Amino acid sequence: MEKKQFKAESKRLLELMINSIYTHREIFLRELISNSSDAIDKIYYKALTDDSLTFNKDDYYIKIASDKENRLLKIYDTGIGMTKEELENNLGVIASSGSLKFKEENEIKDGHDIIGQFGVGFYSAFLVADTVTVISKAFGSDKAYKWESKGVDGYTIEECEKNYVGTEIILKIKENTEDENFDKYLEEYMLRSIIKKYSDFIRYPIKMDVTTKKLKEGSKEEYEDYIEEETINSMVPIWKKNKQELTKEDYENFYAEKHYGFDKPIKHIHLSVDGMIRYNAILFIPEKTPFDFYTKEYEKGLELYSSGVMIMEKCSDLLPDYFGFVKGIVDSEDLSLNISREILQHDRQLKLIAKNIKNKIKNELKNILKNEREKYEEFYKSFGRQLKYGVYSDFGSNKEVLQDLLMFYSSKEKKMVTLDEYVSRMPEDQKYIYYAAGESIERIEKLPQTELVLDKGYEILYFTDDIDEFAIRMLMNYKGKEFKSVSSGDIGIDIDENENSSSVDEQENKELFEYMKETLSDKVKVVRASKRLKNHPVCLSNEGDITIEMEKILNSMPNSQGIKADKVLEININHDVFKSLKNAYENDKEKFKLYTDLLYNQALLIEGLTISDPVEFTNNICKIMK
Ligand SMILES: Nc1ncnc2c1ncn2[C@@H]1O[C@H](COP(=O)(O)OP(=O)(O)OP(=O)(O)O)[C@@H](O)[C@H]1O
Repeated sequence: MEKKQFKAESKRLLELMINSIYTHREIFLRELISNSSDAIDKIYYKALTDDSLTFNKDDYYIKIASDKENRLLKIYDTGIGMTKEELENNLGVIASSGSLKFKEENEIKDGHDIIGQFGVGFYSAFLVADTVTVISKAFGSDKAYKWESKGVDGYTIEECEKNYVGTEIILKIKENTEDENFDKYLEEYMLRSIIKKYSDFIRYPIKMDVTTKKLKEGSKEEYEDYIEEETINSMVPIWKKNKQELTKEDYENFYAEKHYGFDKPIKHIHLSVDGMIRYNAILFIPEKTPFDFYTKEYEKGLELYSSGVMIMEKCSDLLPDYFGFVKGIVDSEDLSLNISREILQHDRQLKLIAKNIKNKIKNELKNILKNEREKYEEFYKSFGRQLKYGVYSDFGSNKEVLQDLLMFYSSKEKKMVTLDEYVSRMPEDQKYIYYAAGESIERIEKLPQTELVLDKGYEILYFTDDIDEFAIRMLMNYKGKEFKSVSSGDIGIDIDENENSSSVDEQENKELFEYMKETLSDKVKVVRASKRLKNHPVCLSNEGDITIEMEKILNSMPNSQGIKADKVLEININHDVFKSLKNAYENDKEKFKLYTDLLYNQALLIEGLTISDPVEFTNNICKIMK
């Protein structure tokens, strides 16, 4: 028998193919199954135009059979088959796609979209096989042919016997090597899992003989192996089904089957878009944070299918980081894929889908916030932080999308509120949106700095996440109202009745404060009489952009550069403690220094900052207790 050579370019391409196009060997099965599915589709199209042919769906299937003893893996189909010429043209010339030609010649309707287009997928068989044999009988022909190849060497074609129309691909699976276990491609569990992973939604049944254990006839405890033909794939993907026919449980089951999470999703979004780009998608908003969600290890992304075939397990381009918690799948026939089907060649379509999806998620979250407040608060507990990261990152470019989805705890309502709710009930004379940052709600509630703002009857938002202040800085304002920390030097509240007296006090105590500042040296920028304190003797505030809370966060990060807030030590001159301080200033400078140190350290403790010498601090307390 004459051995034919692959064309020169084809030879090089074949080597390239086998070694570099595909990153996972297991995709060979996806490629061969897709070819079989295409071959059946072609019969389906023939039947549309040929009255003598009726397409009875039950007659069309793909079958996978493994023969471990002889290391053979067979893939049969009852598709259109290939003539001798087609075997030569399609399998003898790499990068020649009979399927693409067929698509061009026939009008493709009904979403029966043929998968093949590059004319290379078939050769992925050599990723796992030494020899590939194809036995095929074409529709309308009475002769069958056998094509065989051991890879780059070339191939042979000869006539052979075959009873039914269709194609049989026989792979002689490679022997194991040190690095690679090829035996697994003959194992039932492996084949099943590859089929499920990539080809679950191929429209035709993919059958396999599976071994199950069954009670022996007449016995109550003895089992025997029993072989049964099973259809492995689910065929119709849930996202192609009619929404009206699906129940909440159907979506929840799909979520569980796909291992999207152990929780139940709080919402699903089922999309069938038929516009500039066609796609189907099912998206889930989970309820609970995956254990690794806020770590580097977490990979965001949606599963991407093209015409029912899985292309990518996690397509990260489909989701912005701030919606990285969303799970689900997207299936589109309109994607331009590259040869390996692994990377998308032109991402224009993908970008369009991503944009669309982003808007859908945003709107759905807004709906939940509006109509199912409790549910939204649950969601926000898990993923609110991610939304705030979204506001902060990319130089705030996504703040418009996200600002209405934010919530903070309110001093007034004692629950989470939105910025819109806050602004809508601001009294007319209130200029700013006030916030207080701290470790927890309980701690913030005790902060002396909140006293004046609360006394004015203004609402304060509590920032307990480390990202909060940073996100708000990016946001700058909401509906024209600026944000203001209750600890900032200028709090923006006019205290008319005390205005004059406090500046008199300031003047009167000028030297005392200067001496305090001297004692504390560069630990504080200035010491002054407080306008905001009512019941507490002392507190810290800041001047400039960096607040004390921000200083804490920045310094807890690796490679922190020791950034410091410009701290102001504020003293309540109406407090009894101040009288003692003044007394000490006039009569006992040593005592005055001791009091200054104690007051400063108290202010640090109130802020949740560490004091540099706790032993000295306790010794100082002991001194005054004596
Ligand atoms: N099981 C089959 N039945 C009938 N024709 C087949 C079969 N397998 C392959 N072919 C023919 O061989 C051609 C080449 O197959 P190959 O898998 O290399 O490329 P493709 O499917 O066209 O494109 P892609 O590289 O995108 O998968 C196909 O276009 C098809 O015409």
